Amino acid sequence: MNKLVLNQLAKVFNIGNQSVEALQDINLTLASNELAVIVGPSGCGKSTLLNIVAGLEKSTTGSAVMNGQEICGPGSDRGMVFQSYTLFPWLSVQENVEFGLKIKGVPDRERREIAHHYLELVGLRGFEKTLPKALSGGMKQRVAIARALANKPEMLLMDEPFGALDAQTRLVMQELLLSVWEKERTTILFITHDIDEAILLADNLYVMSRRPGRIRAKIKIDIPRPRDHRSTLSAQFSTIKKDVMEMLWEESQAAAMQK
Ligand SMILES: Nc1ncnc2c1ncn2[C@@H]1O[C@H](COP(=O)(O)OP(=O)(O)OP(=O)(O)O)[C@@H](O)[C@H]1O
Repeated sequence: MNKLVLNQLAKVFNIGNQSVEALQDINLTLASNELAVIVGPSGCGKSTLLNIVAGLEKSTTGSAVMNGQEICGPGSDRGMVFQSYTLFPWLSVQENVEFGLKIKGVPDRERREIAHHYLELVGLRGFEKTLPKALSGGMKQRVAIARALANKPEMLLMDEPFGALDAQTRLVMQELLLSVWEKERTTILFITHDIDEAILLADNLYVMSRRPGRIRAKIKIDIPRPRDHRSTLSAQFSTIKKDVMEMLWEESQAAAMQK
């Protein structure tokens, strides 16, 4: 069953008498439980695309349909995780995870149980009372993932969530996300600049062109699951990586000429 269908989506930003064509002819279908990853050169419209799915931006033409319904604003059926740490600094880890549930009116005890479940899932049991300032970047993103999942979203939208982390922590977080996704099977739309990360995670990998961003290629990644860091060492992985690198190199070169 299709969870998300983007049909002939285009976006033009108008600023004064200037217009920026950010997206053009975007067609993309995400099946239920799919983990789809988008890579593309800087400024090609990746965040714009994700924001349209989140309901934070409106497309200029075309449609974004989730579960058969046109997306016309933000909703708790979509959880977001961004690159920048978005935890409430004055709330403890547990309170951060419970935040959305409290707003929805979920009773205390049920909230606690849900928070415990997701903190366990992301390996943060024992840190319930800790404030965000005492956490490392990786731990903050674990909380952000637990908080997004606690609201039981039908789709998780992730915009460079590991972009601010060092290489080792990033790898740990990629494996964590894979194991969380294997258990929860939430549909995920994930944006990254990192080709290894994209191939390691994706069921389907979308390579975007330079701006106006179009889908240049859709690559089905059939590297066997469960995957972990060792999956990046296979010949199959290297072949896909070479193709994606070529495409991104071409697009980034052309994008640099545009500026
Ligand atoms: N609110 C806005 N108003 C005007 N222009 C915008 C707005 N948001 C994005 N743009 C422009 O749209 C284009 C696509 O931006 P976007 O942030 O979606 O790209 P991106 O692929 O996510 O970039 P990066 O990889 O560098 O984060 C850029 O030229 C950007 O300047």
